[in-house]
Amino acid sequence: MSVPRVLSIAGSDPSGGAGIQADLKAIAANGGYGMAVITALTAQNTTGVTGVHLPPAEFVRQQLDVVADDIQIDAVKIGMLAATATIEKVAHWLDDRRPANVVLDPVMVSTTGSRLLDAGAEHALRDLLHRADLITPNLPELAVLCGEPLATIWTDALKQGERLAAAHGVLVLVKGGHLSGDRSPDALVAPDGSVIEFDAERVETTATHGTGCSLSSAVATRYAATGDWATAVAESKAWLTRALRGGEALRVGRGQGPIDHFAGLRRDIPVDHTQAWWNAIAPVREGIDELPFVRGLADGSLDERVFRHYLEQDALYLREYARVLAKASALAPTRAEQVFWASAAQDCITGEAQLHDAWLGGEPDVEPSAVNRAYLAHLAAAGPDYGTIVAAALPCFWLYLDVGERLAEHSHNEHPYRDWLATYSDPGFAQATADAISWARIAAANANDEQLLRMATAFRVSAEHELAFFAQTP
Ligand SMILES: Nc1ncnc2c1ncn2[C@@H]1O[C@H](COP(=O)(O)OP(=O)(O)OP(=O)(O)O)[C@@H](O)[C@H]1O
Ligand SMILES: Cc1ncc(COP(=O)(O)O)c(N)n1
Repeated sequence: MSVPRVLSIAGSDPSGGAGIQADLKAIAANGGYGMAVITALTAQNTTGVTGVHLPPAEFVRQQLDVVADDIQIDAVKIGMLAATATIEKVAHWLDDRRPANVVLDPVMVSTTGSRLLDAGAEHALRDLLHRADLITPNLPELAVLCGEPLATIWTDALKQGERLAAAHGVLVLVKGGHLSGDRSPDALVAPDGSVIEFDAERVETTATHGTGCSLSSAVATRYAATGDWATAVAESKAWLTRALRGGEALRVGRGQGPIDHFAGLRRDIPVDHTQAWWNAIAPVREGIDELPFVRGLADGSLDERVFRHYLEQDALYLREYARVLAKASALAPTRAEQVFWASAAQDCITGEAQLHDAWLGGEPDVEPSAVNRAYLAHLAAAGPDYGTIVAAALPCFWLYLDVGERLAEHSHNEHPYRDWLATYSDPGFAQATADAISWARIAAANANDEQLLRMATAFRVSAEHELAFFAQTP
């Protein structure tokens, strides 16, 4: 069989961590096609459940039938059933349709302590157990189903599992998530008393919301694919441990967050490295905003001599910066990039000429400052690959536009530097900056770890040189 078609019969968790939402993610993450019949709507988030709303039990049956009439079901996972009437409808449906590979997670109470099963419905749930192939109670649920006190050590939990398996003629997955210690073992216990244990490290995390829902869905999916319970549990547990490790990084909610069902896929999903580089230079950006030069340019109080010095150095800089852009063009992997960087290089040379003609009154007779030389040396040394040159060149676009857009807001008819401020907010330059960022983003997405590190460093160091450049005085 290629893709197992797995039906989850469970409640909805709008925060996406448990219930139907977790089931569909777990089924997909484990290679299945997920379907969902909703038994209950909960109003919940990572901190708790504030309400439960049940559709009529007859409507649950209607959903079950309409799916089964049309689609081959390769496995069923049953979660929150909430009330006796719903449990009975599901029991009748199982008897009528006899779907294969039924995994029942006897959900009673949420991690956050809210009841997800009516107090009077435990008897009906017990009556459902023998209709499943595998049941997956956590330790409190195991104790309730056995009518015994909560097991606090693993050997007691296994004994309860044996009694429950024998009493109902069903395979039981005893789960150690609620124990303490540095391991989180699970065990498959059969009605004949045989036990297969699965050891796993306990992940130190607050993100455990929905682990039971997700595990039972994963096991149903992997069992449909492999036909072997031990393999299905071993594979699902390995997947779950990875998902637990990735949970906190999702930063979902203020309470017990969800696991990351797709933690294993994240590497294959393109990440915007340029945004991470930009975020990392926040202190540089704040530093630029606070410079007397930038403040003086904003309110018009800047000494003309300082402004002239900046323009002279900028002209010298642009001349050399154009060569760096030309180098990016020479190494560009696509024609579009080759054209983009060549055209940007040309714009720099034109820009330099304009500085002379319009602002400086001819060729200035000045030497590049030490700050200028240091920045240009960094740019000239960037490489050897295209991506690193692009990353080094990027802050000049991005920071200039960023500062410029804020400076332009200060402009007014009487502002002594208004013509200069207008150049900052030129739409053509904004477009060129957006293009440069997106080429850098693509280069980063194609880079290996070593190149990525070089790119990030080249970007950061250029940004620091930009700060020093704005900070120089005559
Ligand atoms: N911190 C953890 N580290 C590793 N595995 C864990 C951890 N917590 C739970 N597990 C595993 O998660 C699965 C679910 O176990 P648990 O006993 O927590 O069930 P549950 O209470 O039904 O889950 P939940 O109520 O959180 O949805 C088991 O395989 C268990 O071993
Ligand atoms: C709809 C629904 N189903 C099941 C659970 C149990 O999951 P957990 O024990 O992780 O809260 C839940 N919270 N919500």
